[in-house]
Amino acid sequence: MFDTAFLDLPPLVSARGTVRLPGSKSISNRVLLLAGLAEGSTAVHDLLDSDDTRVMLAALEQLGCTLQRDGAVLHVTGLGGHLQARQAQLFLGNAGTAMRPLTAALAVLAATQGGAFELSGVPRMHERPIGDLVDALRALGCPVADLGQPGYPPLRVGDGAVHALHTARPIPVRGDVSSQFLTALLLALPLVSADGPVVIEVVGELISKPYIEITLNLLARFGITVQREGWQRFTIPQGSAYRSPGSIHVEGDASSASYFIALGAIAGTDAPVRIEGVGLDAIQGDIRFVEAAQAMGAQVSGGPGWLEVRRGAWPLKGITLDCNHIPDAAMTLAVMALYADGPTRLTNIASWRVKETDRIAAMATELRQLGATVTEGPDFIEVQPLHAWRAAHIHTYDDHRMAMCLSLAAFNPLAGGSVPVRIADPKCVAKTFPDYFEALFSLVEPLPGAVPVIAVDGPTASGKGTLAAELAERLGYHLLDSGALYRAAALAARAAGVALDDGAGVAQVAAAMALRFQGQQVWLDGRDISDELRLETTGALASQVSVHPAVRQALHDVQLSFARVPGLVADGRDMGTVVFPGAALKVFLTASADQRAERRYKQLISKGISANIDSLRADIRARDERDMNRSAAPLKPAEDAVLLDNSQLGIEESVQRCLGWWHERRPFGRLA
Ligand SMILES: Nc1ncnc2c1ncn2[C@@H]1O[C@H](COP(=O)(O)OP(=O)(O)OP(=O)(O)O)[C@@H](O)[C@H]1O
Ligand SMILES: Nc1ccn([C@H]2C[C@H](O)[C@@H](COP(=O)(O)O)O2)c(=O)n1
Repeated sequence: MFDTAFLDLPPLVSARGTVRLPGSKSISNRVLLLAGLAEGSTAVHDLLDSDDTRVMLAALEQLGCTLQRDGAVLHVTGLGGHLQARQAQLFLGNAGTAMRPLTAALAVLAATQGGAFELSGVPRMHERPIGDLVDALRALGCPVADLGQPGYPPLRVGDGAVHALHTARPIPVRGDVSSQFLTALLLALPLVSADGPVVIEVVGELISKPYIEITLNLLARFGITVQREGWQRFTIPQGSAYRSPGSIHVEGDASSASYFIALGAIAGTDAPVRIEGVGLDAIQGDIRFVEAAQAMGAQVSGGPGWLEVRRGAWPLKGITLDCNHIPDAAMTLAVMALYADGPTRLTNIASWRVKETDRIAAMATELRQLGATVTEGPDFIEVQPLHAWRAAHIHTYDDHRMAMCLSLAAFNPLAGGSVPVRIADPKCVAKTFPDYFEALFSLVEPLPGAVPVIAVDGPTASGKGTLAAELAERLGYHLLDSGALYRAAALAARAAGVALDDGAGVAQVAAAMALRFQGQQVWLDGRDISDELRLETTGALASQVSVHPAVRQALHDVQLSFARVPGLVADGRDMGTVVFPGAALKVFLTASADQRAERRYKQLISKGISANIDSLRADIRARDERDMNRSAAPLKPAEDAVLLDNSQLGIEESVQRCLGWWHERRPFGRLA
């Protein structure tokens, strides 16, 4: 997951390959609650690991369910309908799929068995309506207290006493704000069906019906067959009881599939994008996004558990679509609309306004940032195709779908643009798809030359490695420690018995090295050389082999291969002058030889390695001398490098200076 303040996507031009989707959020949290209420143990396979499922799991544990992990399988031992904890304070983040069903289930359990539970979330959760569900629970006879603004979480359900519930008469619930209220009642009311059938009557037009289909489907898997009369009346048979199916598999997330279906439709030009984990047999309503994408021109094939998508019509075709049946996935259509031949109008999407954010307003605002013309109304959005793209800093409103949808704007070179896209707070995708950006990057190709590179060059012990690693961390970029390649080449040559002054021999060894990097660890031909690599003596050997043009040539392409989406920070001696002459920012980092010797001394001592400051100073001077005066790619600032003498600067100050220069060079305008 990219835990950075923002993530810059370079302009992208094509996509191909396979993505395996994480489990569906809707299914995961329903399955968890059902398994938590059922008697016995349920083995849950392919459960989504995300913010929303984590809050549900934490709540189940607080309520007394036993959770045991066995590799990718989670075993949930349920309550069998009997409260173990009589009181708890449950924090449910921004997970509507946890807040609504747990409110209903705990309200009926607390009322019938005696208990009191408080349910709260993040501030946005406290702005998301739950009043219609609360009204239905109160009509049933459950005590529910507003702990904040009436009609919104936080809530307290139950008052510790036992209450008789009015299950003999139909329980009304509104269906036109969120289908989760009906889902919540359907999941909870089997708990109170012992004395007779329980009837739920939907008031108003039910929205998002496919989500109710998922609920009914999963209830059936847990032994409860709800009788349905149209979409207005649902009857839970008398004596319904949750029976664990023993084992259950969570389908891949069909809403998450929408980003990769769109990816194939936009950028799957010479090969398809293959999606695994969800297929045409999916029980999730958002699988019908496939039809919408086809209407816009996508070529889709599929089977059980898989889809393949490639570009069909181009530009895409503008459409007008009632999106009530695919409320979440429909957001993706709004970004596909930028690549269409005419306007796209998405209607019947009023529910967008009460999701993680007001998604109609947020989508309109951010598409306009890109330069698009957008019209919005209470329950629709209309987007015009975009030709004059602007580099935009996309705000994501703590809404995972905003981040994932808007990432598709990075394909603007396919529609006349060539601008990067900045996604603010990329970690918001953790709600449903923590590795979304990693998955996206594994499939895409950038516009040639568009991967941004920051080059950090300078003499030994100036702090290049420290600075480069910090910059890479904060920008979410890859990191190239080019010195490590020269160090490894020197070690490989020595191990092979090749003299360090034999340029051709060392080059041959360097070209054949099998190097593997993982965090701080480095393996050379299967041998862990991490510690040996960092020795001062190894640095001196590296300095010797690096004078040979043939060695530098042998390592050239390896270094270039580090420049991958989303970007690279490279440190060394010739990053800005030779390897990445087109780097967007070149920093030449220096500090006085005395300072550097002192830093190196402290560095070695802190690692428990004995050192002598005078000999370190002499070594540093010798290394500077050799690195600066060799004929091949000598150490010197590139003409367009920014000089940074950090003799009197701390690490953070150096990082901030470089980030400041970086922001000046990026086309996004303001910093926040
Ligand atoms: N601005 C700074 N102020 C104080 N100490 C620093 C600063 N920058 C780096 N250091 C410290 O100096 C030491 C050397 O830094 P680092 O290893 O990053 O240098 P380097 O230039 O990459 O060296 P080499 O080229 O030998 O790999 C580290 O212990 C690091 O924490
Ligand atoms: N781009 C580079 C990187 C390193 N070298 C040589 C010269 C250095 O003295 C030696 C070790 O580098 P370090 O790990 O200390 O950064 O490798 C080079 O010539 N070009």
